[in-house]
Amino acid sequence: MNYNLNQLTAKEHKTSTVSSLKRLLRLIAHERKNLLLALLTILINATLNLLGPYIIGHTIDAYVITKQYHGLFVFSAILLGMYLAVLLTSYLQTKLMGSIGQRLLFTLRNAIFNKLQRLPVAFFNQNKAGDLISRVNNDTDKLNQFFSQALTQFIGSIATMTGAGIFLLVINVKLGLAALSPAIFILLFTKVVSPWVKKKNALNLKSTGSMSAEIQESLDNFKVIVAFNRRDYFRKRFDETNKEYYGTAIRAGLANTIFLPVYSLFSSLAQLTVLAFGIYLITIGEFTVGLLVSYLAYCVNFYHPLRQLASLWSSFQVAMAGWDRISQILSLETNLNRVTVEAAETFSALLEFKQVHFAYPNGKEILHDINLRLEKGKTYALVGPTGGGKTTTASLMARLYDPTQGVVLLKGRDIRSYEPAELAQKIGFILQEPFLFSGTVKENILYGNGMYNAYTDEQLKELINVKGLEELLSVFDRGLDTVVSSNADNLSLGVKQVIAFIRAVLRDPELLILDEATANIDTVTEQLLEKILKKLPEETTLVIIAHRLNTIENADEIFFVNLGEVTRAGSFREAINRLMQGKRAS
Ligand SMILES: Nc1ncnc2c1ncn2[C@@H]1O[C@H](COP(=O)(O)OP(=O)(O)OP(=O)(O)O)[C@@H](O)[C@H]1O
Repeated sequence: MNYNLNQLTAKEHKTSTVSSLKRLLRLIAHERKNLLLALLTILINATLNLLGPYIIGHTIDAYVITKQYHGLFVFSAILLGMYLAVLLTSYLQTKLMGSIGQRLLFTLRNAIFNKLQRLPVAFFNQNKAGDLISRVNNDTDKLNQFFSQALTQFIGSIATMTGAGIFLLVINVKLGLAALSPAIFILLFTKVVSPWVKKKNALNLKSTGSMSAEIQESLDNFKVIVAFNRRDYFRKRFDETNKEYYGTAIRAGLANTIFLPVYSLFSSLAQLTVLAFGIYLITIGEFTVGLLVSYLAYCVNFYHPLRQLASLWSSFQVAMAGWDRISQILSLETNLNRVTVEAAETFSALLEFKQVHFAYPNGKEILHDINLRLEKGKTYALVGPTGGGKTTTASLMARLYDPTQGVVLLKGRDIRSYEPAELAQKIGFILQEPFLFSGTVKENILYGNGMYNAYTDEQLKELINVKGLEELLSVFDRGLDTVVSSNADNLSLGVKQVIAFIRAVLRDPELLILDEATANIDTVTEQLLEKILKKLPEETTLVIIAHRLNTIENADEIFFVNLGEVTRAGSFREAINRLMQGKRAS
C-alpha cells in the first residue's frame, strides 16, 4: 500500500471543493447548535445593515426634500439604534465563530494524532516526521483561521450581497439587472481561476512541510552533523528548501491577490452604470434622488462584500488546501488488518513462518519462500551479512509488517488474527537504540504495560524484587525517580538499554526479540543485561540478532539470513565458518 503522502497518485489526490467541504462539515456536525446561533447573528447583522440605505433613501425623499426635520430626527435615532445592534451582533458572531474555530483545531489535532498512532510502521518509513508535524500544526491552524475569522465574514458577505441584490431588483428591475450583470463575469472568473489558486496554495503548504522536515532532520542529527563537520552541507540543503518555499510562497501570494483587482474593477463598472442609468431615469421622471442614493448604497452593499469575498475566497482556498493535506492522513487506514480465524486446537511451535515472502513497497523481494519454526522456551539466533534481512525477518515475527505472501502463525493461529494489544503483550522487541521518552525511569519502565499502570512506587519496587531485578536499580542515580530527559540524552546507552530490558522482562513476553540490543555496550553492561534475561520465565522464546558472536554462543539454534533465504546454520561452529566464508567472498 502506498503510504507516501507526497506521492499519492492523481486519483488518490484528486478532491473537489464540494466533497472536501462535506467531509469537513461532518467533522463539525456536533457544533450544529452553535453554528446555527452564529448564523442567526450573522443574518440579523446583515439585515440591519441592509435596512440602513432604504431608511436613508426614504428619509431624504420624505423628510429632507420636503423639509420635515422632525421625521429626520426620528429616523436618525432609529438608524443609531440599528447600528448599535449591528455592533452587538458583530461581537456575538466573532465570539461564537472564534470558539468554534478553536474547538475545531482541538478536534482536528486530536483526530490526526490518534490516526498517526494507528498507522503502521510502513507509513512512518515513507513520510518525514517534519512534514507530519507541519500537517498537525500548520495546516490545522489554516483551517482554524478560516473558521474563526473568515467564515463569519464569508457568510455575512453572502447574506448582505443576496439581500442587496434583492433590493436592487425590487426597487427597479431594469436598473437592477444592469447593476448585477458584472457579477456574472466575476462568478465565471472565480470558477475558472479557483482551482489554480488552490493548487498554488497546496504547493506552498507542501514546501512548508518539506522545510519543517529539513529542520527536524538536521536538529535530530545535529551531533553527527557537528562531528562530521557537515554544517555547510545542511546549510546548503536548508537554503535550497527555503528558496523553494520562498518561490511557492510568492506564487501562492500572487495567486491569492488575483481576485481583488478583478472584483474591484467590475464593482466600479457596476456603480458607474447605476449612476449613469439612474440619472437618466431621474431626468425622465421614473426615479427619485432618494431612491438613487439608496440604490448606490445597495450597489456598494452588493459589490463591497463581493470584493471582500475575493480575499476571503483566497483564505478559503488556503484552508481547503490545508484540509486536503489533513484529510490525506485521516483517510488512510492501516494495512495491518485483523483477520478472523478459528482458534487453533493444538500447536507445537510458538511461532511459525509458512512459505513467507516479503518485499518493501517498490523494493525487491527481501525474503523468499521462508519456512521456519520457533519452539517455546528456546533461544534462537539470526546471523548473516549486513542487509541480509535479519531485522526484516524479526519485524515480521512481531507483525510490524505483514508478509506479501504466505502466513506467520503465532501459537498455531494466524498472527493477523490477534488484537494489537494482545500481540504487544506476547511479543517484546528490543532495538539497538531503545526508545525512551522524557519523564522518569518508572514511567519508561511501565510504558505500554497496562498490567502495572496503577502500581504505586512501593508496589513496583516489590514487583522488581519478586522478579529479582532489584540490584539493577542501582545503575540509576535516583532509582525509579531518575529523570529521563528529552531523547534520553542524560543517560548512557547501557543505562537506556537496562530500562528497555527491565521494561520487556516485566511484561513477561512469550517471545522476546533482541535486535543488536547489546551491540554498542561494554562487556560489564552486557553481562548485566544477560542477568536480566535470565530472570525471564523458562518458557520465553528468545530471538537474538547479533553480529558479536559471543552473544549467540548459547543459542539452541542458529539461522543464517541472506539473499532472501533463512536457512539453519547448524551448530555455533558451523555458523561461524559460514559467516567467515560469506565475508571472504564479499
Ligand atoms: N523500511 C525499508 N524500506 C525499504 N527497504 C528496506 C527497509 N528496511 C530495510 N530495507 C532493505 O531490506 C534489506 C534487508 O534489511 P535488514 O535491515 O532486514 O537487514 P539486516 O540483515 O538486519 O541488516 P543489518 O545487519 O545491517 O542490520 C536491505 O537491503 C535494506 O536496504
